Amino acid sequence: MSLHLFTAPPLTPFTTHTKTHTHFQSSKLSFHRTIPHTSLNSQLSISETNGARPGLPISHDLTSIDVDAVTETELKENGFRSTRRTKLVCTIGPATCGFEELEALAVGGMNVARINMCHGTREWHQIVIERVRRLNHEKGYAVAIMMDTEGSEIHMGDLGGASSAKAEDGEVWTFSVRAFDSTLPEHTIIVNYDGFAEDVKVGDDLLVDGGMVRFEVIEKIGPDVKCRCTDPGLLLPRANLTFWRNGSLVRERNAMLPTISSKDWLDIDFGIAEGVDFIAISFVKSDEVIKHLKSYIAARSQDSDISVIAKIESIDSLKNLEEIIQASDGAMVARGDLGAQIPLEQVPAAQQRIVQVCRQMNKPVIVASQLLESMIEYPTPTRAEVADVSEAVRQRADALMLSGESAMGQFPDKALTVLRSVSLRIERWWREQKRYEAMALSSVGSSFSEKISEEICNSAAQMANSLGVDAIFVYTKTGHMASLLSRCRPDCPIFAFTTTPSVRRRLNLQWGLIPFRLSFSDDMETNLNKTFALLKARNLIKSGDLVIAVSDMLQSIQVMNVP
Ligand SMILES: Nc1ncnc2c1ncn2[C@@H]1O[C@H](COP(=O)(O)OP(=O)(O)O)[C@@H](O)[C@H]1O
Ligand SMILES: C=C(OP(=O)(O)O)C(=O)O
Ligand SMILES: [K+]
Ligand SMILES: [Mg+2]
Repeated sequence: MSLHLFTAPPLTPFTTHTKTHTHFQSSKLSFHRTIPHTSLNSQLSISETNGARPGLPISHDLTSIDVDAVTETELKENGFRSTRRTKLVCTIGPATCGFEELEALAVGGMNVARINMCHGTREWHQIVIERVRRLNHEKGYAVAIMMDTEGSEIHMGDLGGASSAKAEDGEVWTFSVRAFDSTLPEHTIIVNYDGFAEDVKVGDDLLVDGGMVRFEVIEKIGPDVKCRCTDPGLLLPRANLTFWRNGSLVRERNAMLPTISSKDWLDIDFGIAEGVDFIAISFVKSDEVIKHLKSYIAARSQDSDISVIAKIESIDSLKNLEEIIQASDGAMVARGDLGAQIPLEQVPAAQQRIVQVCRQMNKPVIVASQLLESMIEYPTPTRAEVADVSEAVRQRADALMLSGESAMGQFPDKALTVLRSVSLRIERWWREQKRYEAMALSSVGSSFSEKISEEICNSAAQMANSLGVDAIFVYTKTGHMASLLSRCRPDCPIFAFTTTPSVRRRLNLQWGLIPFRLSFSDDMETNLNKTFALLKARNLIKSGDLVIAVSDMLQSIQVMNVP
């Protein structure tokens, strides 16, 4: 393994280890330089629409490079330095499931579209997936798809078709596990958990959505539980239910329910068949379920290139946090349910801990729920919401997520714009102030070769900061080297070149990575020449830009000015 370290005037890096390729390469280079911009664009659409199954490596035109249309515009307009580092996830629901609405989100910076299997039918979700795919193919985006399982939580039924119901102070409502054939009787809520009536006790507090509405249990009659409303509010279909006794969450038999229900397994089969990029697992309790799911996926999808995201939203998941994150490909701080399971004032500390553990273990982390909750109804966020988003950006989480704001809110695009502009502003402010405390990163690699990759990335990131380079280039087949660089959170953006569209989509969840799809070889010199030519042809870089390049084939660091 060699470590190449050289600063050099334009083009000299290529002369240090050139032999047979020089001639071939320079002829290719001049070929590229004559390609007009428009023909590169048409190559982009050819390479993305060759009909191959999504998620599988497809043979691309060797002379093309694929980059997100929005990223390309941003890079051209604002230069590398001001690209957004924090990634954005949008939950897709009735407000955003149309092709045009999805496109508006992609234009607004959506990196990942999340579908929540708790709502809607598989057919509905399939149409959304298809539309996102079409958007990627036709318009050159690389929006990834995350499928989120329902999990075995206790929740209310569908409110008999109503979009919401108001519970007033003092009203008595019936929570029932009965199946109602026809219309629901007034003030009746169906509960999806059969053990509900047995597990609750008179005097328990029943919390809807972690306390948005509160009831007290006053009487049990067979399968029916009569409750009096003590905190009035709006009941939404399929809202989550928790019950509390003497100030603590009651975890009776429902704690024994499997993390992945039989319905979830069917949804997972659906996700695998559809080739989604991420599967997020709700209410993870231990690492076992994650390991089980990962081997299930590996056995069923040839590439096993679906990443498993552990949602941290229960007391158990906090207890077993390190093991769970170690076993997963990423995590979500699912503050909605977490805030219903632990006292609200403990949520910020839990968030900070989860974000830090993920960074240490090199797993992407998403901060989710209620980031801009008021924007479901209003076109501007509250000051407190902006402060909350800023804090997640300052913690350098990989991604921020919209839930109801994009799924069923009135201002999905405005909410996304707020996430985007707050991210950009806070990132820049902290870079300018040099306020980021250096985080001592412990080693994550197990083999010697992995440790070398890690050291290379740590050094490259440090060099990038002290030399003030414009960008780090990384050539990576699996994406691992790119994630190691992202973990260092360098001051400059990271251009991640990868050969497979599915790896490119998955890198879209990681902090600071700008993923490109590019066919490359084991010869760095050829790769660099090709990349410079292609990027220059699209005005994405210019002569003189200072770049550090690393690769997971050669395990090298090179510093150079773009020729
Ligand atoms: N596929 C869908 N179909 C209908 N409504 C949806 C869908 N996805 C999300 N929603 C709506 O958006 C709200 C917020 O989404 P999310 O946070 O993912 O779910 P939840 O509130 O169940 O945790 C949901 O409560 C629901 O009203
Ligand atoms: C993201 C969350 O999960 P869901 O929206 O599926 O309840 C959450 O609880 O914060
Ligand atoms: K869910
Ligand atoms: Mg949840």
